[in-house]
Amino acid sequence: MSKRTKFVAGNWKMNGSLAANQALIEGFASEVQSGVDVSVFCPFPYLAQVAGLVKGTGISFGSQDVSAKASGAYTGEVSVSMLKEFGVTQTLVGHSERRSFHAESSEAVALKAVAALEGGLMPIVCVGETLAERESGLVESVLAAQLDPVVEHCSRFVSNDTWNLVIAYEPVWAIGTGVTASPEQAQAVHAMIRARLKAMLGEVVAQSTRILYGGSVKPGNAAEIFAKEDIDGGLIGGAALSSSDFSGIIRAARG
Ligand SMILES: O=C(CO)COP(=O)(O)O
Repeated sequence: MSKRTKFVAGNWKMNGSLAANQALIEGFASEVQSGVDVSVFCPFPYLAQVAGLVKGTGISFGSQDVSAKASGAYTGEVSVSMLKEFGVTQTLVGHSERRSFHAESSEAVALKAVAALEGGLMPIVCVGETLAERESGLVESVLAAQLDPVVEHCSRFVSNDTWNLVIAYEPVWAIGTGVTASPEQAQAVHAMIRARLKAMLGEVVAQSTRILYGGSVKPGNAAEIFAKEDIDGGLIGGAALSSSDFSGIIRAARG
């Protein structure tokens, strides 16, 4: 079974400026070497700039959201084909901030993942429970409800026992709070997700799918989180805005 390549993805959220983006990417680009995949997810207006900044660095880049629709009267939305014109190869879908502030359902998220896959973009599908759900013992059922529509709609894109799709487990209570899931807590959920993928898609697909952890990952805790068997890297928020922090996290993933 081929080993999954570690993946460090920076989600800039609604942060950045032309000047800050340039300094940020120039500040960590030298850390990007073989053995780890590195991507940044910038706000839409900066895609063209970031495309230029990452050229020749080995860094991939993408958007933080995408429309499930191809074109038409959908004010404010951005289609897969528009993203591809700017060289985008990946997109986040279903981040908890989209689910909570924009009422995105798991079905809607799954259809965004379908649109991405249909157009040849790799979706990173974000899932995760709230603190109240965790405290009520609902982690498994919440994750199943988020994951199952994705698998149901996207399984047709499995080819040769693999698919161009990444899952990010981001417990809502750990996002931007400074409280991170312990490596053991995160590993337990990642194993649960992989078991569900196995039940629905088979062992080989489950083993080839990368599952990232997100939520208050910092240079100081990244190595022990990434060392866990089913944790294939991280989706980084706050620490992705500092080139030194992001560099430290990339180094932790390189091992
Ligand atoms: O939401 C996240 C990445 O998508 C995680 O954010 P923080 O790393 O700031 O907790």
